[in-house]
Amino acid sequence: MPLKLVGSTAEWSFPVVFLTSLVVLLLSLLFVLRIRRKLLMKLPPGPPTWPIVGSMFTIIRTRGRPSSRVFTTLAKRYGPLLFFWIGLRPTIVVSSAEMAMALLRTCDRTFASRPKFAPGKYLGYGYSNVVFAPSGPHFRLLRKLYASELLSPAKIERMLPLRMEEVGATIRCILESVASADEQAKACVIDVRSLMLSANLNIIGRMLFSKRLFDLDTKPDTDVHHTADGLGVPAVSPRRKAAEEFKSFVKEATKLIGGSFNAGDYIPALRWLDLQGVERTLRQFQPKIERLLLPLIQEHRRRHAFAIKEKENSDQLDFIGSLLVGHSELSDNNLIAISIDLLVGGSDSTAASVEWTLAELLRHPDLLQKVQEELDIVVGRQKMVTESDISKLLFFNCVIKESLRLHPPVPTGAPHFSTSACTLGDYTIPPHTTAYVNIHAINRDPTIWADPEAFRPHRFFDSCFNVYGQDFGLLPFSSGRRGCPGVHAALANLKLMLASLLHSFSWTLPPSIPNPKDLDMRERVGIVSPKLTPLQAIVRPRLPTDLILETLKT
Ligand code: HEM
Repeated sequence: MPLKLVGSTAEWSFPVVFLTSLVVLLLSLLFVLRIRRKLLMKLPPGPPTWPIVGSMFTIIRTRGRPSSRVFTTLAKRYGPLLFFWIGLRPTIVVSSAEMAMALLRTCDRTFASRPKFAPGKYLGYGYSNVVFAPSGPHFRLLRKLYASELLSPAKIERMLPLRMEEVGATIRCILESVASADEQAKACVIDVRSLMLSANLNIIGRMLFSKRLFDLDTKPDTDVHHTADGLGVPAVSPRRKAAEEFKSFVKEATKLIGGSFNAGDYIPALRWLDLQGVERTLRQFQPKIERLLLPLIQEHRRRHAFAIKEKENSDQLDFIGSLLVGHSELSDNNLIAISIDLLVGGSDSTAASVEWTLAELLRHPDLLQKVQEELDIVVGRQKMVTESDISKLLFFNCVIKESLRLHPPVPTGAPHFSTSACTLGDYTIPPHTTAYVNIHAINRDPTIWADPEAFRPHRFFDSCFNVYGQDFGLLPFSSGRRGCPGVHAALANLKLMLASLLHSFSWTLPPSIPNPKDLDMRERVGIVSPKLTPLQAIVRPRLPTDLILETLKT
């Protein structure tokens, strides 16, 4: 029998009224339960929360702003340990060295897992690479492999010839661009981000598969975009289609991992609706990955069939080779997932760091001059930088630390996930909580760093802070069980590349930016944060070209 609502023109059937009341009742119950839990558990403070959606709207309203900046604003209001719900996921953000230490040292084991977000299902091939893997035996096996074999300091040291060759290829690429540019200018404009991404992908490609992924073709492309530099010289741009595919793969993957909001990750009941189309994009992305990586892996399987039998010395092998020899149980999908870990985790972040450091030096010509003077004293102008020079470059090393402090390329780290309840400070954190470390805020904490927003490398002259995760006031690579396993590779690649570029070339900003202080220093939204506007710079050879070319030959 239809039910007529008083004062309403609509006719509501009994089942609709019943179901609506049931949903309202359930939502209210859930809300009451949350409040009860809050009262019982003494949760940390945070923004207002609503049934079902939690604080999702507070976060969504700030889309377009980097999450590290949003979290910093919230931390100023609620304190260094922030608690809120995103949908049905309890979430915390730590924004002080003390809280980061509590999370990454005291509660390290509890928070050593990762939440199961959609990117891990597709890009991690069922959460099977390190970056997405939940804690457990598979994760521990892979981390052990990274720490003791693939990314150990000794292995990275043995890869010096590879680094030298790739730095040499980058320098040659710039020189060729200069040579093919305007005869009078003796300079060319380079798109620093694009070139560094190619160079780092080549380094990681060689570490993984002994294969350069890019041909750094320096001849001017017809499709090269001319910049507002006034010199009319082309930007350096690799041309090959395969290379471009790899680059867009890394960019897309980075965007999918950290830049796309997916409601289904926070309210599982909505997952099937795929409201933002994230799952669909991820699903479409998988064949692209396989087209790029599977042939490389299968070629390795064929090549190493003999080595597997003979247990070839893994020191001589690239990463995929050593995995095939030592761990033949790993499937093609496992190997694709590991390749993604390194290609995506290691290339964009290191490229972003080179870009930020050069941008800061271009904004501070006095500091740029000081770095180059130091290079001239320590290395001289008769030879090129070698890795043994790096530890003697005291000011240069301060510049690197200051750049990683002020512009951490992964500003909120990757999300951690707790497997049980734990205590942080005076508060109880429920199990299955997602946690972010606001590295950006910690590295700029005014109680630790004087004049924290300024780029002042000198502060590290008399400071014992290092970037390896022992000092919780400086965490560019995070710390603990989930701390970046690529820290040694990253620093080795970053330092040799930057020192060589600064030694070999003079650097200036394009005439379109007459005042260096006007250089746009905003960061891009995403898990990796390079400059919002890619850095373009004019380079001129600083060392005699003959000397560089002669050295690169040997
Ligand atoms: C300047 C360059 C780099 C920076 C600033 C950086 C920073 C980070 C940070 C902050 C994390 C998250 C740690 C956490 O969740 O607590 C991370 C994770 C990771 N990084 Fe790096 N990274 C860099 C380069 C590299 C390189 C070169 C590689 C590999 C060749 C690499 C591989 C990884 C992997 C596999 C993870 C996931 C670790 C896990 O989940 O256990 N990174 N990195």
